[in-house]
Amino acid sequence: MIHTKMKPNLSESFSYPVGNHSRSSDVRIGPFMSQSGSPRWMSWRSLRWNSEMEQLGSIVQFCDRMLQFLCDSSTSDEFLKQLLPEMATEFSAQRICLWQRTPKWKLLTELGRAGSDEPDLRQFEEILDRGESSFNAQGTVPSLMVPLEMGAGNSLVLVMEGNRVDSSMLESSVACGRFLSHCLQLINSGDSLGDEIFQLQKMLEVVSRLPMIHETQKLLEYLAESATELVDCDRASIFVWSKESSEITACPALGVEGNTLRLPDNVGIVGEVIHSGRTIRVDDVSHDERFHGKVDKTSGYQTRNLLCVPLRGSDNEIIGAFEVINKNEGLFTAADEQFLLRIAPHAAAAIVNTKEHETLTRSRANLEEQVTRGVRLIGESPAIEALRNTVDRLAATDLPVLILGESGTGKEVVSTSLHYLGPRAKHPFVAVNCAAIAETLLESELFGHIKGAFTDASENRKGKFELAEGGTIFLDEIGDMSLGGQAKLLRVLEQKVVTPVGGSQNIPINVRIVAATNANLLESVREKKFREDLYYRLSVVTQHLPPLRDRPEDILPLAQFFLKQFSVQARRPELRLSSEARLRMQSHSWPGNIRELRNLMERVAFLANGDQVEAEDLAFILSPDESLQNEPFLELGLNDATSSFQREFIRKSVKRVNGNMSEAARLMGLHRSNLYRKMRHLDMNEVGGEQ
Ligand SMILES: Nc1ncnc2c1ncn2[C@@H]1O[C@H](COP(=O)(O)OP(=O)(O)OP(=O)(O)O)[C@@H](O)[C@H]1O
Repeated sequence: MIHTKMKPNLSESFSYPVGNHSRSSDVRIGPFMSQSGSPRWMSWRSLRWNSEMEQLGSIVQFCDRMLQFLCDSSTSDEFLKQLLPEMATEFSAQRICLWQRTPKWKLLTELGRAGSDEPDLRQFEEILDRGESSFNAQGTVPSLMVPLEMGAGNSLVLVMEGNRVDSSMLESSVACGRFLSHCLQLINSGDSLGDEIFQLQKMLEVVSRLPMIHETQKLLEYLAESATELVDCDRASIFVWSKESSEITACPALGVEGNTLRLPDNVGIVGEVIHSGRTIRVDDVSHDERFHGKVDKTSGYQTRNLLCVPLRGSDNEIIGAFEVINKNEGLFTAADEQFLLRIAPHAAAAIVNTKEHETLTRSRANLEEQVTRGVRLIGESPAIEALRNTVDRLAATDLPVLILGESGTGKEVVSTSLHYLGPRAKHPFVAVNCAAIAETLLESELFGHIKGAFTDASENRKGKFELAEGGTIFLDEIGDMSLGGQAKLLRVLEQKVVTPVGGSQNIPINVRIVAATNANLLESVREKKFREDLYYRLSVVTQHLPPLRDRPEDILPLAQFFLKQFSVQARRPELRLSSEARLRMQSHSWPGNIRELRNLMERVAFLANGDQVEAEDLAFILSPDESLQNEPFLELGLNDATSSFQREFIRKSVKRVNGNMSEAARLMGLHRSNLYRKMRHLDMNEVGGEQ
């Protein structure tokens, strides 16, 4: 009985001579048990073989070395590179080859010079079918052929050829073949684990890049490119499904114009994947009637095999499919399927995100365009013309601007124009009404606060200055800011940093400041209600907006502008003002300025009955008291009242355009000569105009 205490240590080498087992050797034979019966110990190293065991011993040693190579190699290539020369020596072979069936036969590796004989593939098949080794001396060179069962349909045949190869080696070749199969399986499982880890690492890399891609087209191309690399195939495509149009869009679609292909959603394997939600793997598309060959026909590409998995959105609804085509070696495997299924949710999420991002970017661009169009300063008066010029020039600068004017004169419109017509337009415009914020909250509102800074501060919050980063902050009603608030604001303007309430870190800011007030700020400075230093900081440029009553030329253009806007909202054809309505509008003093005019036009657009706005439509809106005051004609007869009104009207019109008679005539809708005729008729000799 042989007592072995330990398994053989693979790193130990034999004392037994290695090599060709036809060679006899200096085998030492000795007793294994002590005479006394006491336990004896024996190591692998001290094993001794008798001559009958010589052949077996040689095989065992060879297998032991095989194990050693296995331990030393990290890939099957490395392993075979070490093993084949040893095997050639062991079997006195001049050439060793390893053939693989995938299902076609392919030479996996070889050692030694190729002979003239073609490999007998039919015999390889038979060897695999029988699972038995074979010795063949019929060819030019005798050969041993050994089946290696690798599992998972992967079969190899080991061929050893050489003039000294003989049938007595058949047994040894069976034993070595079996051992080699196990070694290869072991190393392959290590290989595939390594492959899987490598693939997972690559997948992580791919997935981590996805959020950085914001264009759907680029994203799809990147996904396809990564997939072809990771599953080792020739092509990949992502199909995005539009349920509404029952269409699938494939991208990238090589050989197709624009790299994008549109198909009805009910065709082909992709159509089936989208509707069934199941993965489909096809090893030979020529035998699959679901395959839609039209695309191949048009592009000239030949699809052999494919794998297609569904792409699901956040609610698990199908949004498309991910397809890989033509595996580079062999067929798509279950591991490829697993991989594609693993990456699919990330791909789907990224597609949904980029689409949303694109929609948001588009609508933001639309909004920006609308806002930019909307901030147009309407008006034809010289004051507004000059203002438009100033705003255009100031918009390009970063100068602080202080806008003064009565309520409703357009101070905010000017400040938004300064922002949207300038280089900061792509950044935020943040308006703060300083009068509307309690003094205690002002600091936190403007500069933010950190969690726990005060009772209600349950979390960190950014202030308006930080929110406006890169853009413009509009400090409306600045005259109403407390002295404490003014001091803090001054510090921000001087140091260009904000410190959130409760925090100690200074946050640098890059914000343009535009302030506005309807108060007399200089008066406030004199009364020490407004800091002088802050006043000078804010008023590097001061812009005064005249009230609407001082620029009557703007009334009708503004009214028509608002009417157009609100007619669209009220879903009616653009309303026009009748001449009576125009007169009425022009005779009003507009204490609420443009805001009042705008509100009036809004109501009219929704309430007026006809296609044009009549004076009566305005009567109930314009104050009855004012209308009475503005009608001194009531004491006169109709003819006199009409003449009196016409005289007054002409006088005002001429005054409005500073005595320019041609302009006055145009405003009144008359030819210049008709205006003079009318004036003569009305006994008007002097109107202060240029004749
Ligand atoms: N020149 C203009 N062109 C077009 N719309 C204007 C113009 N001026 C003012 N408006 C419109 O009039 C309304 C009031 O303007 P805005 O809010 O800018 O006035 P404000 O001077 O800032 O008023 P407040 O001092 O009360 O805040 C807004 O709806 C604005 O769109």
